[in-house]
Amino acid sequence: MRKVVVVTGANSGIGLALCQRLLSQDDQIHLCLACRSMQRAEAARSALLSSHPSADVSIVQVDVGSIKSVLQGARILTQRYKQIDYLYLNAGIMPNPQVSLKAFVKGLFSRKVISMFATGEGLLTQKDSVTEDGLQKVFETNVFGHYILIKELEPLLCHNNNPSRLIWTSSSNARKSAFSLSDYQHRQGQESYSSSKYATDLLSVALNTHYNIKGLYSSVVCPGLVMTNLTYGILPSFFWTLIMPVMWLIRLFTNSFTISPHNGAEALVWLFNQKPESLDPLAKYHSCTSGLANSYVTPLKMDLDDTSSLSFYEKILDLEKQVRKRFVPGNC
Ligand SMILES: NC(=O)C1=CN([C@@H]2O[C@H](COP(=O)(O)OP(=O)(O)OC[C@H]3O[C@@H](n4cnc5c(N)ncnc54)[C@H](OP(=O)(O)O)[C@@H]3O)[C@@H](O)[C@H]2O)C=CC1
Ligand SMILES: CC(C)=CCC[C@@H](C)[C@H]1CC[C@H]2C3=C(CC[C@]12C)[C@@]1(C)CCC(=O)C[C@@H]1CC3
Repeated sequence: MRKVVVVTGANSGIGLALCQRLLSQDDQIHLCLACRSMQRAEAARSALLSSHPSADVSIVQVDVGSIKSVLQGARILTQRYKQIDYLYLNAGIMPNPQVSLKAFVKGLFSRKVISMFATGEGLLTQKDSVTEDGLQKVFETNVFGHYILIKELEPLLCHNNNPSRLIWTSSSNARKSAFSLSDYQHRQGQESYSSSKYATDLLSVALNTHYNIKGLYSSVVCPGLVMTNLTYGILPSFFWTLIMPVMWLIRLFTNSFTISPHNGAEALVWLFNQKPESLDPLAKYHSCTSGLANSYVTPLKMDLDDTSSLSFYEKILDLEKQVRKRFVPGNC
C-alpha cells in the first residue's frame, strides 16, 4: 500500500520543497497537495511531475482560513482515502509585517544579537484582521483551521496498528510572552504570528497527550530563516538580495539561517523517517545549516509544560463547540 501524505500550503516555499524532497526519497508515496488556490496547486503539481514523472500526486482545495472550506476539503479527503499516514500542517501567514529598525539596531549592539537573528524576537509586529468565521485570521490560518482539519480526518488518522503522524511547521519566533490564554487568538496585541506559533506548540503537546493512545503522533518543526513568499513579504526581495553576503556571514554564528526552502525542509523530511515513539513530544525539531552549508536537525526543548498545553486545549475544545454549532449539516 502506498503511504498517503497530505501537505497543506504545498504550492510554494517550504511546503513545495518538502514535496520535492519526499518524492526524491520515495516515489512510491501518494502525495496530496492541500492548497487554497487550485491554480497554484496545479502549477505545483506540474512542477513536481516534471522532476518526478512517475509520481502519484493529487490536489485538494483547502483554505485553512475558512472553516467551510476545511470541512469541504476534509469531506473530499475522507471519500478519497481510507488512511492518511502523514499530515503536514504547513500552511501559514504573517500579514502586514513591520520590522522595528530601532529594536534591530539596539539588538545589534546587545548580547542577544545571535538570538535576535535566530528568532527575530522583538523585531516584528503584524496587523491582523477578522475572518468571515469571526476569528482572528492568523490564529485561524496557522492554528485553528488546521485543528479542525485534524478533527475531521480523525477516522483516517487514528489507527493503532499503523501510527499516523502530524507534523506542524512552527517557528523559532513562537514566544510564550506573546501568547496569553485569556486572549489566545491574539485579538489585542501586535504579535499574532509569534502567538499563533506558540499556540501551535501547545496544541501539538496536547494532541500527543490525547491521541498517542489512538495511534496518532504530533511533532513540531522550526525550518529556520528561509527565503520564501513569507519572508519576501517582510522586506522586499532586492533588500534580501543585497544582504545575502551578510546572511552567509551570519551563518558562521547561527545555524538557523537555512535560507533555501530545500534546507528549511530538512527537519520535516527527517521526521518522516523517524519512528514516532522515539520522538520527544516536548521538543521542537529545528532544521539547521552550518557555515559550510551542511544541513542537519537539532531537537530543542520547548518553553512550555503539559499543564499550559492542556489549559489551551480546553479553550480550543470550547471554541470548536461554538464554531460547529454554526456548521451543523445543512447549514454549511
Ligand atoms: N520562511 C520562514 O523563514 C519561516 C516559515 N515558517 C513557516 O513555514 C510555513 C510555510 O511558509 P513559507 O514556505 O515560508 O511561506 P510561503 O508563503 O511560501 O508558503 C505558505 C504556504 O501556505 C499557504 N497558505 C497561506 N494561507 C493559506 C490558507 N488560508 N489556506 C491554505 N493555504 C494557505 C500559501 O498558499 P498561497 O500560495 O495560496 O498563499 C503557501 O502555499 C508557514 O507556516 C510559516 O509560518 C516558519 C519559520 C520560518
Ligand atoms: C542583516 C539581516 C539578516 C537583516 C534582517 C533582519 C530581520 C528582518 C530578520 C532577522 C531575523 C529574521 C527572522 C524572521 C524574519 C526576518 C528577521 C526578523 C522570522 C521571524 C520569519 C518567520 C519565522 O517564522 C521565523 C524567522 C526568525 C528570524
